[in-house]
Amino acid sequence: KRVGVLISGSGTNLQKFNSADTDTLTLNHVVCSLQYNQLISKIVMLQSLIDATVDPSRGTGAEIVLVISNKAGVQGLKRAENAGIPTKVISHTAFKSRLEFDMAVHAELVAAGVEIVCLAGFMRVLTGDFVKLWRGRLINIHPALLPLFKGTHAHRQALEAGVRITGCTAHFVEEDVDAGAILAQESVQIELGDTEESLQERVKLVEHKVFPKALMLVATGKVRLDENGKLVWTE
Ligand SMILES: Nc1nc2ccc(CNc3ccc(C(=O)NCCCC(=O)O)cc3)cc2c(=O)[nH]1
Ligand SMILES: N[C@@H]1O[C@H](COP(=O)(O)O)[C@@H](O)[C@H]1O
Repeated sequence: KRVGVLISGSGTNLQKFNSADTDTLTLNHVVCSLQYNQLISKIVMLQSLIDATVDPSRGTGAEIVLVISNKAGVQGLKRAENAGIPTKVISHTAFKSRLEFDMAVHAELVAAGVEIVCLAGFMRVLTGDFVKLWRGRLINIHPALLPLFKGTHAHRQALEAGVRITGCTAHFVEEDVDAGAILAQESVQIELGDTEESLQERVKLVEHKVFPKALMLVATGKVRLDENGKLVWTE
């Protein structure tokens, strides 16, 4: 399946989808500084990502063919370029309405033959018209255990609520923000003294497992969305 990824920022989720060899290089570079057990877990995680997305024999067939950012000069665009993935910047400030911006994004996705759209740190709320065009083929990763802590600043909400466990959620995108059917979740322990930054870093490691897993479920047709917005498992 041809996949398009919408980003607004660093794009670590994008990176882990495609896990280009830059990751392997990073791993080699990092080897000298990591404790042995951390090294093993990094290799395991990296290996599972490479297997999940790059290895064609796994029949996953999800290939990222286009990355669109609504902001220029963000790290995510460099990651895509390093991985040889075509990129586009479509600035929302260049359009008179939210709908016109969304339709410009839609046109580029269609032109690239995209079949599944992933939101990876994309920070613009999409119109119902766009969602209608991509419903069932549009997924997002949220840095909390939905339905808890919807919207922006999920980590801040979790820390302020004093919960001891948080996590991340991959879900189908519906017009109602962060309310679509849940594809995959994984929990993350909140440690004493955690800040938004330390928590975000720990949750992102898990996002990089959960999002490729959710993408594979949709790309292989194991899961689909029914007309009532409910998940249907086809196995
Ligand atoms: N319709 C629909 N669209 C989305 C767009 C992005 C994300 C990613 N997570 C996001 C969740 C919330 C926001 C948000 O409230 N941002 C502040 C307003 C920014 C703006 O002016 O647009 C952005 C992204 C999820 C959704 C979704 O669940 N449904
Ligand atoms: N949607 C949320 O926005 C952040 C983007 O991170 P990155 O993928 O740009 O590094 C991630 O925490 C993701 O859950």
